[in-house]
Amino acid sequence: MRTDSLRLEGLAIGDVAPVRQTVAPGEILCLSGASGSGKSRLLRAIADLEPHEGEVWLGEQAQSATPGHVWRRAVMLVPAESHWWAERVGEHLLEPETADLAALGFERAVLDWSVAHLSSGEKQRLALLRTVSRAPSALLLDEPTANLDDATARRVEAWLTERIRQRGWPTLWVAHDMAQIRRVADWHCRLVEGRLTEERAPWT
Ligand SMILES: Nc1ncnc2c1ncn2[C@@H]1O[C@H](COP(=O)(O)OP(=O)(O)OP(=O)(O)O)[C@@H](O)[C@H]1O
Repeated sequence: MRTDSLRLEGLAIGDVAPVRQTVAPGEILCLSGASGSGKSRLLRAIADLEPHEGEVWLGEQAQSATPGHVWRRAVMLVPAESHWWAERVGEHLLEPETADLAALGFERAVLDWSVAHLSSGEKQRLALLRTVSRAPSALLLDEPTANLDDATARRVEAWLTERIRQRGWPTLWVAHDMAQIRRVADWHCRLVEGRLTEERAPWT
């Protein structure tokens, strides 16, 4: 179980004004906002994939004092479009647990499947599994259920939230569906004209 919080200290990128927020271990902050409002760029800044102002802390570890590849092994981004580099699914996953595969609707045979033949929904579920199998310290999820039908989305959502709570990962989760946000979020920030407005349960 992790005990590090993820802290954004004056983080600013593009049109997004400086953000100051702390996500506690095992907590889910959902982020919503209109298309083009800057949600993905904010996640990319937290993952240190784009130049930005301000600082991000994982516990006592500062992003600016950490090499990018080391930071991204701890603060893992699952982008909307996942990137795959080897031919077979199994080459990307570190000893995935059968229970995790089953929860996402796969049998172990999926490890031999060719990445080139995966559907977008299969890719998305396997990208989530790939990240979880690499034991991150914090999670950044960019619309993790966007390519999934409702029933599969609910299943993936339940699996993800259980793992996040269990392992104590502070999590930022970009979502559009208010019903999903109500189910998974401890709190919710809406990005409107470059500023974050904060809402907490009970949801309005
Ligand atoms: N590297 C970049 N440099 C400058 N502008 C960028 C860069 N990447 C994206 N943008 C612009 O920044 C704005 C925010 O993009 P971003 O991808 O963060 O939006 P978003 O809120 O995630 O949208 P969506 O919900 O459609 O995915 C957009 O206008 C986009 O064109």
